[in-house]
Amino acid sequence: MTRERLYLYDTTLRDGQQTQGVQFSTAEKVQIARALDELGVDYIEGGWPGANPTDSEFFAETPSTRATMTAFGMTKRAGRSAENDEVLAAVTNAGTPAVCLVGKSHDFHVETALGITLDENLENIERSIAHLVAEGREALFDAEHFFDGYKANPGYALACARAALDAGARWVVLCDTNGGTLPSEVGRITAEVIAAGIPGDRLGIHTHNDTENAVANSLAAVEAGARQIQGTLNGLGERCGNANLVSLIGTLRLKEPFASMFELGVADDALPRLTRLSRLLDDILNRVPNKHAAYVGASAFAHKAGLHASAILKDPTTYEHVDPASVGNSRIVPMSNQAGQSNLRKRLVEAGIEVDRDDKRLARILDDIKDREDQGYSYDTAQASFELLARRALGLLPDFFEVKRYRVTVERRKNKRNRMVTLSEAVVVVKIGGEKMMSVSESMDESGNDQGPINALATALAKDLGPYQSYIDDMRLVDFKVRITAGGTEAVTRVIIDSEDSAGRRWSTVGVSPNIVDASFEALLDAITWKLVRDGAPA
Ligand SMILES: CC(=O)SCCNC(=O)CCNC(=O)[C@H](O)C(C)(C)COP(=O)(O)OP(=O)(O)OC[C@H]1O[C@@H](n2cnc3c(N)ncnc32)[C@H](O)[C@@H]1OP(=O)(O)O
Ligand SMILES: CC(=O)C(=O)O
Repeated sequence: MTRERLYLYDTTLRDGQQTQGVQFSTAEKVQIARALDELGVDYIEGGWPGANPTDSEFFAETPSTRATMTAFGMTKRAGRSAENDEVLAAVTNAGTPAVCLVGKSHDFHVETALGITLDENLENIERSIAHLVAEGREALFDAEHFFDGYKANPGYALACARAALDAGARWVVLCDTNGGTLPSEVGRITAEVIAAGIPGDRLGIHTHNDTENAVANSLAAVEAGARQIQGTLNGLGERCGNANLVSLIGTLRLKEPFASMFELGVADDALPRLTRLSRLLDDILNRVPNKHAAYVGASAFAHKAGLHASAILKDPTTYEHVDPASVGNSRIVPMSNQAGQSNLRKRLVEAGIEVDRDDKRLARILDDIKDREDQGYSYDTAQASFELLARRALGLLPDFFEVKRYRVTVERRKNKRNRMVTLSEAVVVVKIGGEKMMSVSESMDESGNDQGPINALATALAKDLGPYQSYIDDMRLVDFKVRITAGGTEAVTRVIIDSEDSAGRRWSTVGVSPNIVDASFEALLDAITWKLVRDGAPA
């Protein structure tokens, strides 16, 4: 069976930039465009030239891409020609091979938002698209509010789509601009548009996630016959976001009927880049990746429950809808109070520890984990602390050093310029091989600002560990999360610390105490100990 071509149109750099709190720099836009191009999307909408300096700068130095670089703008305004509309001119002057213009297709918006007649709007659409075609550009028309418009006045919404098509638009894109349309309606309306004479291979779909249905709506339109999907990486976009192209690509490549029906620009060997691409965007945005994101989240293939882990060990397809490696993700079998011995043995093997199936210590470790989780610990994220707990129980944890005492002080005082400042200071005393060593540290960044007591404690602990210092010099604390949680009957503080080293390893440790300093110290100590174990430091 020959597969039909389905086109992917990425609008991360335009609609994605309409996300509250997102503002890409030009360099970041270039980086994202290159990554999208490597993935194999067909169109990259780079932004709106002339709307802001970043977008104008991006189009002044557009990276050369295999994907069709597209500039976005709006149809000309009434009362002037397309040639004389300066907003449209700024868009066409970007010189991109394709241009996508948004225009109204809902009579209410024409009369209320634009304040012009329905005929004037049709003329604006027709003249603007004809102008692009005359300039030799591939023209796309984003029919704004199409679904709401179609429900209110189907004849007018269709007339707008036809005006664009007749003027030479390659694509008419049906937009669910307010994101309130449900999949059954999107499917029905798309089918009716096709039945009214607009061919499916000229129709695109652009959805928003206001009812958490943007991906489902895109798939419904494709099932009804549309052949272009617009979306963004990780579902960025105005308000609740756009259709998530990352999830859509996973589904279109791996799920039936889509996988057999359609050919995409995303090749087989590009699919495993999906997870990395999703994380790249989070890195650029300085966001913590969504662990629960479909296909690419760190928990997308995490098997926490004992029954699941037991079956996964026999055959991963028992609890996985696709192979995690197919999208560049990996399987995790976390330890927690939901775990059984199967999870435990799997985790131990991953840590390089072989234990017989009938080793009595396995049950003790499991009980210990369940007890400690009851006290407030959480081992499904803090895998490094879990490994240390297991090693201790199995007699596989060397005594590297002993902490004799530590102290943290926080002082608020006037500095030499008579300004009130805060100063955190920590003292840590450890005993290594019979020798006591004391480290003192203040917590200040390069500008002299206090970084807080936990930072002071971490710096003091890692300042002088004698023979172990060279093992921990490349360690960095990269994330610190504090949660008040229930420990037995009392509220306690749980601290989770993420650490990283120059080898690119990242590991999480946990500490629990009614006192945040003690909880933090416990997690810090585990972080250092895990590094010493993994790097084979001598006891
Ligand atoms: C559904 C979407 O997401 S479409 C994309 C929306 N994206 C953006 O708006 C981000 C970029 N936009 C901008 O930077 C600015 O809005 C600009 C530079 C484009 C225009 O700025 P301004 O000239 O100051 O206009 P402003 O933003 O206040 O209002 C938009 C104007 O365009 C008109 N307009 C809106 N849509 C259209 C359209 N499809 N065709 C023609 N005119 C339109 C409006 O009626 C309004 O004109 P008015 O002030 O005479 O009533
Ligand atoms: C064009 C667009 O972004 C919308 O209608 O949502």
